[in-house]
Amino acid sequence: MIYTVTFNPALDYVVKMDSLELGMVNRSKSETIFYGGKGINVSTVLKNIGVDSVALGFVAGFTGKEIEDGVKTMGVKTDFIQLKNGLSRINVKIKAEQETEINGQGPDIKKDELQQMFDKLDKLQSGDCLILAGTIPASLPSDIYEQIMEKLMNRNIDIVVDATKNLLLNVLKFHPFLIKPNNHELGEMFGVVLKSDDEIVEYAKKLQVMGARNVLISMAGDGAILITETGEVHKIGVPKGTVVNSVGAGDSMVAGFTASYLKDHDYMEALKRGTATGSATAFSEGLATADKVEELYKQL
Ligand SMILES: Nc1ncnc2c1ncn2[C@@H]1O[C@H](COP(=O)(O)OP(=O)(O)OP(=O)(O)O)[C@@H](O)[C@H]1O
Ligand SMILES: O=P(O)(O)OC[C@@]1(O)O[C@H](CO)[C@@H](O)[C@@H]1O
Repeated sequence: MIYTVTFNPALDYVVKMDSLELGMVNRSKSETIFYGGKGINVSTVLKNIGVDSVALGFVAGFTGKEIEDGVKTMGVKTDFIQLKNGLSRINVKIKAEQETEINGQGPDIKKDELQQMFDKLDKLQSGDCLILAGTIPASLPSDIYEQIMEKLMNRNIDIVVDATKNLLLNVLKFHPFLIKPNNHELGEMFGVVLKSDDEIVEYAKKLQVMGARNVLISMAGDGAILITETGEVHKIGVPKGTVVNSVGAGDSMVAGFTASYLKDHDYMEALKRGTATGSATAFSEGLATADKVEELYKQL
């Protein structure tokens, strides 16, 4: 079974407007709400492409209830922990000339509530896959992903980590099966701006030296580069299409790649599937659907 963990789920409030003027009253042309947070997006896309998963995470207040109900209604299996206090966040995504995002901080998670998550993770079985995705609320220790990975070490559980900066760097010593920073995040981790594919490969390999098994660097409209644990380097471009909303494209890529690799154990195929799934989300109002993925996959 694939499990996703979202420490900080969100209602994604996507507003469209022609232009955003700071310091002024802005009026939107449309508003849509999606059930988000990176792990939840991965579980939703897995469901859309016909793969079962269980979404784990913490929800709080009326926003948390809405997220849980909404995700369940879409047919995603959930096993969320209900927090006693606070509100799950509402993340605002503004689509104007540029995409601007305001992501909330999220509710506090108390020690006993965190323990409930560890208890759930302790029940994972050999052969399961765990996807840890997104930021963690400020109330949690910053080494929480490390703590999880340390507890699950040597239990034959493939762990995928989609996080940034130290959250990601600090887990590498536990040999995650896959990490997926984008090219900007990769540069930030080393305090450099990466200008060419060769530089991206050079720095992605440093993450492998630090312990990552497979490193997938997504590059939005420029595609992606995969460096496998067997030392292969694969680059892929993107299919043709019009970008509608790229929120969740990275999560969709993780879903497509992971589902495909677990099924076929073929890196190139997984890279194609991941790319088609990422682009299917970028070219849609919401997250990737199976039909859109199939249509785009044929172009790769
Ligand atoms: N403009 C685009 N055109 C085509 N495909 C895209 C575009 N943006 C994203 N994608 C697809 O989605 C994949 C992941 O995108 P990206 O690199 O933006 O991830 P990310 O930064 O993690 O995204 P996010 O944080 O928005 O989920 C890309 O490798 C590509 O396949
Ligand atoms: O604040 P985090 O946890 O880093 O990211 C949260 C988020 O931006 O990520 C998803 C898109 O990848 C959205 O659904 C959600 O709002």
